[in-house]
Amino acid sequence: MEGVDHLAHERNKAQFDVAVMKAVWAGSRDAYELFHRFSRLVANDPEMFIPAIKAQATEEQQKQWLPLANKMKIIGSYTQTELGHGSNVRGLETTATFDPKTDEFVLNSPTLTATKWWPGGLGKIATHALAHARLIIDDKDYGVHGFLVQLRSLDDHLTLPGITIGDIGMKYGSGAYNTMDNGSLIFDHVRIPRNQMLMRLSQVTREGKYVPSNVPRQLSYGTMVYVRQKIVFDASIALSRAVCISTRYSAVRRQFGSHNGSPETQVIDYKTQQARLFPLLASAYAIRFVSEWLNSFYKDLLQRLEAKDFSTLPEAHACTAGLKSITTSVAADGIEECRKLCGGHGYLTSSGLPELSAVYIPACTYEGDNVVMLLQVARYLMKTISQLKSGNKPVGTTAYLGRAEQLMQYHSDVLRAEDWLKPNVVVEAFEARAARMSMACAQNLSKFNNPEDGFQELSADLVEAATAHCQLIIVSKFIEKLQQDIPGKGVKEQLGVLRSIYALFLLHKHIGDFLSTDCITPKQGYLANEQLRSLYSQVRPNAIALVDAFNYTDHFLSSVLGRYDGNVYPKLYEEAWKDPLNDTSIPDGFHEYVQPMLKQPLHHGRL
Ligand SMILES: CCCCC/C=C\C/C=C\C/C=C\C=C\C(=O)SCCNC(=O)CCNC(=O)[C@H](O)C(C)(C)COP(=O)(O)OP(=O)(O)OC[C@H]1O[C@@H](n2cnc3c(N)ncnc32)[C@H](O)[C@@H]1OP(=O)(O)O
Ligand SMILES: Cc1cc2nc3c(=O)[nH]c(=O)nc-3n(C[C@H](O)[C@H](O)[C@H](O)COP(=O)(O)OP(=O)(O)OC[C@H]3O[C@@H](n4cnc5c(N)ncnc54)[C@H](O)[C@@H]3O)c2cc1C
Repeated sequence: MEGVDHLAHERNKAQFDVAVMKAVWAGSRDAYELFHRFSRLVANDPEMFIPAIKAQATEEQQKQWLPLANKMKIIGSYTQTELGHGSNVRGLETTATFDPKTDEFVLNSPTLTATKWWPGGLGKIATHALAHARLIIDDKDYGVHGFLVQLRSLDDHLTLPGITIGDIGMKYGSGAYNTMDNGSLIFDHVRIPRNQMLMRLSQVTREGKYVPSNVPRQLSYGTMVYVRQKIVFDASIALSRAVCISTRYSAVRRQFGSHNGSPETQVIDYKTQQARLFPLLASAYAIRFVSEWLNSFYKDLLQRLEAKDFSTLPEAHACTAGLKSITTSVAADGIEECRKLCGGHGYLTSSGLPELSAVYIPACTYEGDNVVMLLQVARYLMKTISQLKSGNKPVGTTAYLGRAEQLMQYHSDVLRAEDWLKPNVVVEAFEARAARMSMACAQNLSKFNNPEDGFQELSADLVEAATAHCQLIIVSKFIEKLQQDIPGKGVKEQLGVLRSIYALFLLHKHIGDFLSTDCITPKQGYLANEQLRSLYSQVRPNAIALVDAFNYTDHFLSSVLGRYDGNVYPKLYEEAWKDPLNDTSIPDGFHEYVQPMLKQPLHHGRL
């Protein structure tokens, strides 16, 4: 019935101040809507083209180009990936050859695989590209640099001479990512003035002399680092949207369990449903908190870079790459699990989940393939361990590796299930697991004469060690978040339950790591699972309130299953009836194709 809150009985169970918990999620909806609304209109303008100009252009170049981009006088595309190379940026083939006679760069796509491929907005709408190309001077290759190239006339939007542009075609499913014109671009000896090479980091003089960067060359990757930390925030929103839908629907849906005419059981009360749903609820909160930490760490990096302090750049790269990888994988898999948690109706477009999944899952690929990103983390961990011998004391997110010797002797002293509720007990177990996995990789690497060969051979183990390291970061930041003052009746307690669910769910899921590294005993692993089940019972009465705290409107969720009022069945039916297929009783083509078959005479009882 309209106007009735079918979930009121659930909301009345809340044991904490929902209004305060909403503060945790403040800003989610508008940031997400802004990005996804805006970026569908104009490439990745707010996310990549403008940040890249800020990161790689001189002050003078910024003065020239940023006002145009900010006022939408030009529409830019971050044009890096090619048909043949995406992950391997140093393998890009597009060339930018300096012509001293005319003081220009000539951009060219020497091979088919040099075709720019995927850049958002490139296909139809972008007027300019921030094109990444190999800088060539006097036949010498100086590697990949950024160049601003006009692609289309600002008068009639037609492509300029030497520029061949197209859209790369439909993408995964009918998802909303098809509103993004990811494009292809071939340069055929396109000339641009020398001052359109972004020269903040390195320069080319009028005489054609290359002036290398006096800062780490990786700063040219800065836009990717910037977006990766934003993607972690994005992951918390995408996952929380799916969890909100599936939690509300799980409280509405009843199936089996009726006795003597009693209502059937709410599926949210099945332990299997809780064991699948509540870790995702906890993960949404965990990713939210680690994204807050990562954003503050990134802002600190920017301040340091301003002061030419590059000390935290390697850690910032490892954290943004690793957390981007872990959180997008959790969110993408979690959205799919939320679809399954809603049974058949989760597969309806009106559930909002197929669309959310189709739009979200490329996050595991763009801005750095998730495995390639974890290998970057592994590289950083192995380097950190290799420097221990020289007395280098790791700090920050690798500080625990400075206690590797001690952690190698660690054994959990958990005796009772409730011991797993102690933050220090959890952190020690996660630190020991991560340290032992990394140390084991380092030990095995040392057996190889060629470290690169070893790295390749052990890359699957290295990815697992990197995963353990990143999960330790997320668990630690959740714990640190709760060490802050958090107002509101019951809020901190509820977040404590979610923190324990997040950590113990990971421990249970990766129990093989904890046992094979001898950090815990099978009995202690059993006790962790016992405690997990008890935690699910504690979170159950607060589940609806915890997803209400996301503060998503029905419009934002665009899901019949996730409606605030839980009035699902009438709305499911109403929504289905909007489908054009239901405009007529007899389907198109019936008379031409089906009816003749039905009218065919039977021959000896057979058609
Ligand atoms: C609500 C808000 C919404 C937020 C937004 C959400 C989503 C929307 C955003 C985007 C989606 C739409 C568009 C997508 C755009 C794109 O995908 S743009 C293209 C992205 N492409 C990539 O990410 C490519 C990935 N590849 C790389 O980054 C590099 O090729 C790679 C790092 C893998 C290798 O680089 P390479 O130069 O070969 O380095 P090495 O592996 O040899 O390492 C050398 C040393 O450099 C260090 N290093 C590498 N990268 C960085 C870095 N970025 N910063 C700092 N340092 C770096 C590396 O650790 C090595 O150091 P040591 O020598 O070991 O000390
Ligand atoms: C929706 C979407 C939007 C995008 N938007 C843009 C954009 O605006 N601008 C832009 O420039 N690009 C964009 N991209 C491209 C994107 O950045 C690349 O696709 C991404 O970086 C992955 O690179 P790749 O395609 O070369 O994957 P590959 O690296 O070819 O991955 C293929 C497989 O190889 C594996 N692999 C690769 N290297 C290694 C290794 N060293 N060790 C182990 N395994 C490895 C990967 O793990 C993966 O399993 C977009 C992509 C998508 C899907």
